[in-house]
Amino acid sequence: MKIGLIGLGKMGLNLALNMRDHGQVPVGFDLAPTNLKTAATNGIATANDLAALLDQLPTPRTIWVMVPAGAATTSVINDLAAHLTSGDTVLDGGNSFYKDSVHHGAELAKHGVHFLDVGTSGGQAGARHNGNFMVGGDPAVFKTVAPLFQAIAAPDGYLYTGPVGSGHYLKMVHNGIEYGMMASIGEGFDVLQHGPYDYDNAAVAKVWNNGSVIRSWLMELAEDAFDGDANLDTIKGVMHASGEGRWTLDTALDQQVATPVIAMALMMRYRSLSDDTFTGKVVAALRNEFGGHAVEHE
Ligand SMILES: O=C(CO)[C@H](O)[C@H](O)COP(=O)(O)O
Repeated sequence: MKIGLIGLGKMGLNLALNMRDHGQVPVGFDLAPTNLKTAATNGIATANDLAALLDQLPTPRTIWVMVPAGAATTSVINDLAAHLTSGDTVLDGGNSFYKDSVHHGAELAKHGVHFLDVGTSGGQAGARHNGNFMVGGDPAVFKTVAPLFQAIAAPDGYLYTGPVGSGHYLKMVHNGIEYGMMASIGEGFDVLQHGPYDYDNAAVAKVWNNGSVIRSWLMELAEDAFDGDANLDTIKGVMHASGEGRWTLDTALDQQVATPVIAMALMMRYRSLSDDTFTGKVVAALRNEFGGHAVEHE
């Protein structure tokens, strides 16, 4: 099918190439001229603005939005709401908060435009080959685009998840799990690093990837990272966060569901952003006050 693709960054370009390689016809648009140029160099048809993109699509039109979650996605959806007509379909493949997706779906519905919220997993590699997609929305609308997912997903790598919001809700929880799994892998290697034995991290990740209980894509990625930098000496342990872990935790707290692993993983990310903490200063000062215990000075 011919599909408009808004956002030709790290994920969007790979998705366009994946679509093209599997019999689909993407036409891309991006606000950044360099992204447009890179897409064109890679043989993807492009449009210089939204109107030109929509002109190139047969009606009813199908448009996949692949831009950063939050303000950027909302801005694109609002533009689309103003330009699309009844019967068109918008898919949001970004990491949008599911309540935003419910709102986007309702706004587009006012114009008769269908909306599917598509949780997209597998990183840049998955966007390029064998993607993973969790799709919420009207089941009849999903059916019309199911061949697209069949074409670009891994075998059994897409799922219709229920009404609008359910795709991104599922992706949010997926990312919460991702936080916990990565934190656990990181902590395990930290204990090895500080232990009495001189392990080769890449060799450990490799052996764990071959038959062990904890073999996984994340462990394969750890193997790749250690292969390139045996003790990760060239990078700092600063762990940024885009928001999905926090949304999972906020949601769990609302539901009074205990998710200590995800909570701690999120807090460790925040902790990693500071070299020192006021908490630490206060505890050190209190130990000093009551017990005369040593404090360290700047
Ligand atoms: O969706 C993803 C992987 O599944 C993204 O890479 C995600 O944005 C990473 O989140 P964070 O920056 O919070 O680690």
